[in-house]
Amino acid sequence: MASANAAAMALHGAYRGKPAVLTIDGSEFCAHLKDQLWVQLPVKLVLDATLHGNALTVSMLAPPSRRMSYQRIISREQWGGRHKQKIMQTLRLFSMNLEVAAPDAEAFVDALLKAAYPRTTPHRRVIVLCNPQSGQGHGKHMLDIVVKPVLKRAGCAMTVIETDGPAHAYRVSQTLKVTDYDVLACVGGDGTVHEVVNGLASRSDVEQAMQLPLAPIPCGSGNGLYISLHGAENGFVHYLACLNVIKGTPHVHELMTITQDVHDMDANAWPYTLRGQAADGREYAQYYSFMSQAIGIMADLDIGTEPWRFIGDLRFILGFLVYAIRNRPCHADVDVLFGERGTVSLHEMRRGSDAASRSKEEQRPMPVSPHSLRYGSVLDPITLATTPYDPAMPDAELLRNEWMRLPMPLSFVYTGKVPYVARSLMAFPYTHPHDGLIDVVAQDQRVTLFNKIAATSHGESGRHIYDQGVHYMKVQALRITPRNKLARHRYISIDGEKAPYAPFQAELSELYMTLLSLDDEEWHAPSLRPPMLDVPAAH
Ligand SMILES: Nc1ncnc2c1ncn2[C@@H]1O[C@H](COP(=O)(O)OP(=O)(O)OP(=O)(O)O)[C@@H](O)[C@H]1O
Repeated sequence: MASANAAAMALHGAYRGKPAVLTIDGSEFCAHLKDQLWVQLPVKLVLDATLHGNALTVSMLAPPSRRMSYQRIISREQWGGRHKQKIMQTLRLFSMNLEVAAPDAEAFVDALLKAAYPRTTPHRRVIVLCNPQSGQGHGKHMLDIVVKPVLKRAGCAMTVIETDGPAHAYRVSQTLKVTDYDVLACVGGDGTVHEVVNGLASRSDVEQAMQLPLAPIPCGSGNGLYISLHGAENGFVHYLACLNVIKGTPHVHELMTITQDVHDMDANAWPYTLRGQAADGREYAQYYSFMSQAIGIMADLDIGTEPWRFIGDLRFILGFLVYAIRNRPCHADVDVLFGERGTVSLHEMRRGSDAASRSKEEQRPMPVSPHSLRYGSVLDPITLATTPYDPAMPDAELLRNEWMRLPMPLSFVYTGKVPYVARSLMAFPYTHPHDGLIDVVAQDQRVTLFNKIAATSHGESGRHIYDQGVHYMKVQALRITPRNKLARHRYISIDGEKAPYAPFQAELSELYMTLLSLDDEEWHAPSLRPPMLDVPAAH
């Protein structure tokens, strides 16, 4: 019989003929079997409760039962303590079936779902786009053994599409009926998310399409977006990623928009359809990037080590070592535009990042002209400031509305909008999902080989930004012009995908994508303790 008071509610029933009691007490769900504690969990791990006549099924994510014990327990102390992340990694799908008295059970199911979904609605309509080949077939495997069973148990209405090759996810996102779904889940790597974002962004109903919440389920080798959302320590916990699809709340994730000469685009490899005209009538292609752009070592290792995918994300560390030892300079002109809010002060950046971990911007109006470019396209001429960028310049001396060239020889330039680009590299520790700025990290080519190699030891913690010869800044736009477009084995990577090795311009777009995350934090901002505050980024 169900008994209710303000804090607790209980339902009595039977499990395989033995008496069982289910309780909801505040934020905790418990099940007792013959007076013994059987299940104890934060109620937010309950996925669904369904009643068919007298048969009640409760589905949840729970730790596996220990050998010699049938108990699945996460106490309040464990959930609130420092081992929470470890516990989360053990979660698996678990369902219990009980015999209950129907009238009491209905009220209990109601209360359980309300407690399990305090901010969202259960039984979401989910379209799953899966790259079955991502992570060398890992995508298909995870789709079948984790994603489908968990979403099914959570009562989600699922439409599953397995992509058959490049651009398939792009085309599906261009044509799907966005009002038919509550979430678009991307099973694959960052490349799949990149296609989806660009498919949605190139639609005529772009304002509505970009409000369809996206959730990554990591099956590639980098998975920067997923790691940035859930923390590196959670690794690639697919059950957690599914929980985000089922219960995550939306937030604004700003995009960067890229322009390249349309003649530089290979239509087969890069089939994106948005086009625009420069002031002199020449045509450019425009597309969006949610994570990063790179040239020099960082792009060479991202694209050049693709044949090493079988070693997982270790390829990024080994690749960096190999390319650092090769020590080839990045032959490109790099021009940045700081705008009103750009900064080179690590102190300012850190403040912004701290604020990001406290404030989650759930929604904002979509721009009226979504693809408009504030700083023109890559085909428009720019006027360079007569004073080049100097790493010793404080914020007050930056020329804010003129393009400044980085004068030093560089080994790489990496720009981005998420902290992690892979588990082993927190490239942009002070990034912020909605600060209207692009983070830029550039490494001086003159740094000693020893220092370059040593940087691999702390890329994971983000401390490379304090290394000698590393310039970290926030800008509103940048232009990168490779000096020799025909150079062999040189790459530009956009969101980890190979882009044409040709000039590109990136600016912070007013268009944003809607991402789901589980906490009130958009991502797990690092608690970096800098050696010194408010020093120029180079030192
Ligand atoms: N069925 C498929 N076969 C081969 N390639 C595909 C298929 N479906 C999609 N692709 C292409 O694979 C590219 C990379 O996909 P994705 O990023 O999802 O996986 P990954 O490359 O293994 O992961 P990561 O980028 O994190 O290393 C996508 O941009 C897409 O063009």
